[in-house]
Amino acid sequence: MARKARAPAESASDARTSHSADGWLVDGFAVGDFFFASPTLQQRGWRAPDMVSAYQPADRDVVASLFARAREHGIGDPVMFGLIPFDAAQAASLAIPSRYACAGIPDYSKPGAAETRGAGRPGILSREPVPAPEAYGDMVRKALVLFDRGEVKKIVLSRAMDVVLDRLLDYARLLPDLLARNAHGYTFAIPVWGQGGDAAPTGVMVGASPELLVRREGDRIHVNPLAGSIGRHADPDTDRVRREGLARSEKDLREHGYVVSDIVRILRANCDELDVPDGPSVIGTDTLWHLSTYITGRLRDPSMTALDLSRALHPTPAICGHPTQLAFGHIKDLEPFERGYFAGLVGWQRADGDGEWALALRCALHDGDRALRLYAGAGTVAGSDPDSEIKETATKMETFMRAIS
Ligand SMILES: C=C(O[C@@H]1C=C(C(=O)O)C=C[C@H]1O)C(=O)O
Repeated sequence: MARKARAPAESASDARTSHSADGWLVDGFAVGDFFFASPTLQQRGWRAPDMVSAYQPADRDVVASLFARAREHGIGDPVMFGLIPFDAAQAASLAIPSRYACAGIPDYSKPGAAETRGAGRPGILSREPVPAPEAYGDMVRKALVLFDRGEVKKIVLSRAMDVVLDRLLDYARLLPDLLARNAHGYTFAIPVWGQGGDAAPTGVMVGASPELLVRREGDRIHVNPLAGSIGRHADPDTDRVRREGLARSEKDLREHGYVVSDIVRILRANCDELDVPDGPSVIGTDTLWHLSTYITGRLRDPSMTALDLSRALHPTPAICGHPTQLAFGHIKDLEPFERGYFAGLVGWQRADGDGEWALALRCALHDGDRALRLYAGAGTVAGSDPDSEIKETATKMETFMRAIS
């Protein structure tokens, strides 16, 4: 759907350099800058010496002290951008940039408009799956044995792909491209900090997630879990058959049900006026169909921020499993790498607690140079087929793969 850009608003004086002629807030985007776009709003922050950042678990007092430091630095109307790891006990990467701009989403309805921005696409020098697809299939088989024992019902298992490019990533081209492919999603590039707080970033989490964990607007909240997926097909008839098959699939509806019932249980403890649809609908990304449930409600405690509620929900069975703690332990045992910020939270928040936190999916960790680690996971339950899960995770990496090369 075509959208018209609103006039960009900026909190620092030099508005001329903030957006390009075609309305994207990405010109000159460098490693350490911030970008987050939802379906209607793009936001950009610039790395500058007077920004404030934190590399700690994202507890309430850490967030409060970050906003306090932003005020001391004279940052007006501060907006915090951040990454919360899959394992929320590990350090989050949080920052409030001193220079910030936001604008509507430019009109990218012309076919290929976003793809033609900037210089040529990088070539891929090497790609190395971690682990090999057959080993990932073995992980799924081990999960199936656990389901047979009956203690755990769902485990989300992921794999990675290490990619080396022949040139630097051009974010000014990549970000509009990712967004054009995922117009209903959340496109992001957020720096990863390391020990030492305000030091240089050690990398960037970049991607286009389809999944909103929490949006807070005053006391209204929106939560949109996805679970249960099938790859799309170029032939419209086959594509429709796949979509209809997903909507009826007992395995996928069961997989989705674990997610919604867990989320609703936690939302009931925190919200009134919950509106939960009777059953899931199907939404499409550029590469997949997903079962989706769009939930709204009203916060009982209006001082609960978007991140507070997100942290109460995280990790949902969409990216962990059911029951949560058992699945979490099995993921640590079965996956041969640390997820880090993959399948964690990515988003932004204002001092009043309004904000959006999406799940960090369909994304990569960029080392700031030519190396990327792409990630993808899939929910496994009794009845899952290892080969289908290998295919599903490969398809999930396609969103990012298509945008880089
Ligand atoms: C784990 C991922 O996606 C999650 C798993 C899904 C599934 O198993 O069907 C669907 C959407 C996401 O909640 C991913 O994209 O890597």
